[in-house]
Amino acid sequence: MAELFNPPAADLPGKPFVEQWVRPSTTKLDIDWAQLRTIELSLLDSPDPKVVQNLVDTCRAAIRDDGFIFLTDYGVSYDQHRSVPPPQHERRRQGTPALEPDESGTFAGWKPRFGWRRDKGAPDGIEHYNYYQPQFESMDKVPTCMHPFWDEILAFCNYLTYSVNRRLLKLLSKVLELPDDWLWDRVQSKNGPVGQGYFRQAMYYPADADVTARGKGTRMNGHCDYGTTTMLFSVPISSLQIWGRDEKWRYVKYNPGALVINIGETLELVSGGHFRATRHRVVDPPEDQLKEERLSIVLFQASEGDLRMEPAYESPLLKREGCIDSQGAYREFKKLREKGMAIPTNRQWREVQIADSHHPTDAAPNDTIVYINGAKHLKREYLGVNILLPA
Ligand SMILES: O=C(O)CCC(=O)C(=O)O
Ligand SMILES: [Fe+2]
Repeated sequence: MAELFNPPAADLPGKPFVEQWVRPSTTKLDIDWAQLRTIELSLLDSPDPKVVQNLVDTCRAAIRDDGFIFLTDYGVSYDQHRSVPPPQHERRRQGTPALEPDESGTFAGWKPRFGWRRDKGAPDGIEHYNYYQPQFESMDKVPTCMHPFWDEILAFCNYLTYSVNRRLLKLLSKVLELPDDWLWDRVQSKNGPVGQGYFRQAMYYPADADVTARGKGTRMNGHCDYGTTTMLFSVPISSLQIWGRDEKWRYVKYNPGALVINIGETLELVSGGHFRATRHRVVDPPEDQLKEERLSIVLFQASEGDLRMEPAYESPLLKREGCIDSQGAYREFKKLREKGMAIPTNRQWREVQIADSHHPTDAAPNDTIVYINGAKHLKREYLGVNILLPA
């Protein structure tokens, strides 16, 4: 049995009192929700091989069809989830280094409510703090108001990476019929609590007139994440939408205490397209939640930066069924290989995209807008790879 999350106490001497997060009401409206499957992660430890096989089968279907799953019973209880030290809103400005998304190719630090670049941009109503490896190495890079809670944040990120994600990658390796630690050993980056990924505490403030005028209800354009797995804590404000195989956007429903997992582009490539890096976006919530603040806590797990990803050809699943020439990253990277061009390393791939970050509802400067069956898409190119995103 995997050990349960057992964080340092929140009431140790010297720690400021933090009120428990009060859960906003869920929407009462009747919405066309995405029908996601649930994976109860503790079942992976079952002594009964049939139970484990069932879990693998459910997981295979979920990541092939949806690219998103609800993960439950992963070792962090709902009450622990509610008391994760909060992002502290405006207080994070104190002693807080600025966001560095420009040349560095990372998003480390504090993002104000005005775009994603160092210069003040148009308002987007999204404030967040991103903790990368340098933040875990030097407290100078951590907002002073978060210092008293650092033991808890550290324990939380370590647990999510070294327990939850490791078990999840074991399950995904089983889907590929590879040895249990294949993805963990060969793909996942593992230095420190977040590897080459990052931990984000974000607040989406209710859209004001300026934000609405610009985004028209969209808060973050459709995109895929580029890492291995993204671990999002399910939140009551329903704003996350995923792009279904039927080419429709659907909201992800609140599932108290669950992690919403989505597959990043690296795993789409490694799995030869059997896993889907599903497009997703953030929009205004339903009418009855429009005035609520939306807290979003995410750990973006990353692949090892120096690797150039190839499909895991030794996977019996890939040998038997071949690679799936689906939409998304796999097809585009395959074209590069066919032209004899080197595919980018994982680091190049994520850094070129971060360096190009812009207002979350804008097209990037080099995007072309195209309509496919009447639906607006953004066409963009990075390092010779074409990307088509539903906007
Ligand atoms: O806040 C969310 O629910 C998702 C955000 C997201 O997709 C991202 O930052 O990549
Ligand atoms: Fe995302």
